[in-house]
Amino acid sequence: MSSSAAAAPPVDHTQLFDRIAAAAKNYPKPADVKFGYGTAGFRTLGKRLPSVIFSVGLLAVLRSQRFHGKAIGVMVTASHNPEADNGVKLVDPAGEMLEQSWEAYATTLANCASPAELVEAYKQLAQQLHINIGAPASVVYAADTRPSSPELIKALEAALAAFGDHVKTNNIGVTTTPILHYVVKATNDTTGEYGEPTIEGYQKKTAAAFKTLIVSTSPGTTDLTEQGNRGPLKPLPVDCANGVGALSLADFAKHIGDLLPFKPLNTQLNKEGVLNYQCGADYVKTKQQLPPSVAESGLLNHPDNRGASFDGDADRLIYYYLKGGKSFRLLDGDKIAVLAALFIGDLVTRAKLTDKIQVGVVQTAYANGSSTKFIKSRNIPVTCTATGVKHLHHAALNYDIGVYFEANGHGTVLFSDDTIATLKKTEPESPDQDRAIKHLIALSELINQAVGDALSDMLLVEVVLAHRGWSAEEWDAGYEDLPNRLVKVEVPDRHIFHTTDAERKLTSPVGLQARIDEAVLKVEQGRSFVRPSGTEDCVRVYAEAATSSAVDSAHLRAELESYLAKVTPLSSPSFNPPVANAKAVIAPKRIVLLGPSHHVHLAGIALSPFAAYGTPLGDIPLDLDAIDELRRTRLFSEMSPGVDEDEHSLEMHLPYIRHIFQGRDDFKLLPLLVGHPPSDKANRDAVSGALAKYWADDETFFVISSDFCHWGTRFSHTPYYPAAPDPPVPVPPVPAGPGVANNGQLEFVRRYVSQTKKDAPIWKSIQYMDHEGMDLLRAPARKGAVEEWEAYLSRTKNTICGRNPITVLLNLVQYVYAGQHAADYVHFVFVRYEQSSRCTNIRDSSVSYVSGVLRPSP
Ligand SMILES: CC(=O)N[C@H]1[C@@H](OP(=O)(O)O)O[C@H](CO)[C@@H](O)[C@@H]1O
Repeated sequence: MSSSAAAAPPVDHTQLFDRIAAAAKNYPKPADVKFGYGTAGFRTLGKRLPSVIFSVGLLAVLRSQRFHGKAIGVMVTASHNPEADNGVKLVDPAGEMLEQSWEAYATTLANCASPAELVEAYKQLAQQLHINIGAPASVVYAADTRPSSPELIKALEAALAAFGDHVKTNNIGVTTTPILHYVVKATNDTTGEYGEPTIEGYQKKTAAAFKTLIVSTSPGTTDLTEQGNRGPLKPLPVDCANGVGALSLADFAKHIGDLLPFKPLNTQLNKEGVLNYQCGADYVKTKQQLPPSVAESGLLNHPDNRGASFDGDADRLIYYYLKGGKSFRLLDGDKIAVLAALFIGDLVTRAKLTDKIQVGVVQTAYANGSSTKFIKSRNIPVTCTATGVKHLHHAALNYDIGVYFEANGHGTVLFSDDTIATLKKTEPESPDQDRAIKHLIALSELINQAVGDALSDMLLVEVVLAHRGWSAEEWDAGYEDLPNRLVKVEVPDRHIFHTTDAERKLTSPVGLQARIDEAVLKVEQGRSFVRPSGTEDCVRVYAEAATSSAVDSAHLRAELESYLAKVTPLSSPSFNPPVANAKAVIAPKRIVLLGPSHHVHLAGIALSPFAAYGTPLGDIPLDLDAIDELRRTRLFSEMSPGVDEDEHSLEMHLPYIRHIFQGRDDFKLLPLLVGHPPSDKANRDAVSGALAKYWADDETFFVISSDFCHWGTRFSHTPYYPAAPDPPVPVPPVPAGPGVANNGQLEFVRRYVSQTKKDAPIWKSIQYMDHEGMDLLRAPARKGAVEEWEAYLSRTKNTICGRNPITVLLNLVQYVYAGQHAADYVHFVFVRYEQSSRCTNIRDSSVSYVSGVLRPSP
């Protein structure tokens, strides 16, 4: 669809504003959502996005006017995200990502709460940027295959339609992100040399370049003058992530015949829920395994075979193979960058142009240290930039030929205009030099010059393998990745994490970097960094080291530091590491750790058979004297080594304990595995009496291990309060509410049956039930506390794993304080309450988590 901008009448601004406001009414902004244009544009649930897309339409017009009517691209996609998500990105005239300073404008427009506010913000922006809103503009747009895309395209078109004829539009339909970038660049290319500005133009250009680089050896052809340059190539299985890449691959295949036979996998575009599901580049990279569908196809079983995965919009590419036909080997963005840079470097040498053309590689901090070392050892310069393709892209422009790839497989190779001119005007003095120059020119045409492109990157890889005569294993042989770990840590506010040095060092929270450095120094070839994500509400913790156990240790420390950072008032300018606080307040010599028995039926409490527990951060010695002392009372049983090893309720705490008391070798652990507490008072008192000695000791600290409610049919536990109010004493982050605890008035349904609109959502019912239990623990020394707790457990059957250790603690507190004046001062302070997800229907499940501190003095 396109319309001409010719002879556009002068625009009446008032009418334009009215039209925008009228159209915007159909796309109200969802309340309580704050949108942000991040590294990958806007990205969230597709159903939340219509208003955002509408505002992006307005911005695209302004951006085009800013460039005197050059075409601006709008791509509707959420790339590798799940199918329910969607997103939108703007593409600048040269086919690049939107310039960073405009991201804030996109965010401002997207967050306008009403049509009037939107028009006002739009007006102000145009004024501030001195843009004539009546000037002609041009917008090219496309979407991937997500079910929410057609609705979003309608919202975009509604915004563009408000401008009438002076905005030229070009909907290129359902296609990949890199093809949209290509079309934008080609549309704005006044020389006409870049290629036709259509999907077909892209395919033709790419296929022609590929054919130049791979000479067919079809019958009768004997021209094998190129070293290793042989076609047809071995069939290539391509996992299309059930996304739009399947379309462009099928299209491309038609242009190259049998030169490279593809075996497309995961090509279902009309089936619900399959996009990026258990397939695609992101799946392979993060899981480090074949997609199940690729494994089942058996196509990789031969050691010489290789496979490739695209992501949902085909801008990322990952390769892999099975070493010896068995063990999975990943060939990620780092491996692709190395392959491409070395090959192009060799071509530049053969073209005798090393004094004129510098090849360089651009990576992010996530590039494996081995790849960086390997590239540098080949005298190729390497630049490290912040995460996000736009940063890599701009840094790559500083080289004559800039190879950039993120480890996740997003990247390309940029040839500068001067380089192309140099190649075209160099007079070759030998056939080899001639071929090298021709191949470099063909590569510049094969590789998408606008953005990372799974299809053209895949062809680049195939060209290099063919020219080198390499199998995937030979490609892989260059260097071995250092073992590494990458995890997300959710924090209340990721914006307080600030970095420097291409995101490799934290400047705040103050003190955190020093602790990470300290951890890294202890391991060989260690490297670790923490940075806030630009696309998700989390910080990412990365570590690598010479061995897996060393990387576990470095990673765990960095991860624990980041976790701990979130429980401290980080916003305060003088951030005190919580660990330091913990040491200052408590310096116990003994930790008594009580955890529930998950795997064996146990009467009473069992003792450990071990002398120490190992953690990746160091060993924790057990308090053998105390264990012996308790053993002699004959009130305790024994854990077998297998039971002790299997029990995660104790194990989960060990790295934290070791970390908090790092550098301290003068403390010991007394682990106690708790089964059913004795039911008769005499026995309970006897156990409490045995433990009371440690309770009384100022240098002993008790830790009780437990989670809270496990709700869902998979736990056979679906209690429900249809009328659940807010908890009377809510624990953060539950917001304080007006609710009144009055259990008597609540209708308690043993099992969840159904929910009407008026009923409380399930998660709220769980929240209330958990808080009821927590309320009973707040004053554990009061008369009747144990009985009320047990009655609560028996009434609600709340699936609190650590209910028995909590009962042991209550018994102990009763034993020590009952009837004493000090009992008034013993109280639990709950610091945090969370649910793993918010259940709203019977198919959902969640686990609740509660943390609290028992203070035994005023
Ligand atoms: C570790 C990682 O993979 N980070 C990804 C991710 O960015 P974050 O800022 O880390 O959320 O999404 C970006 C956009 O897709 C991509 O460019 C980047 O590589």
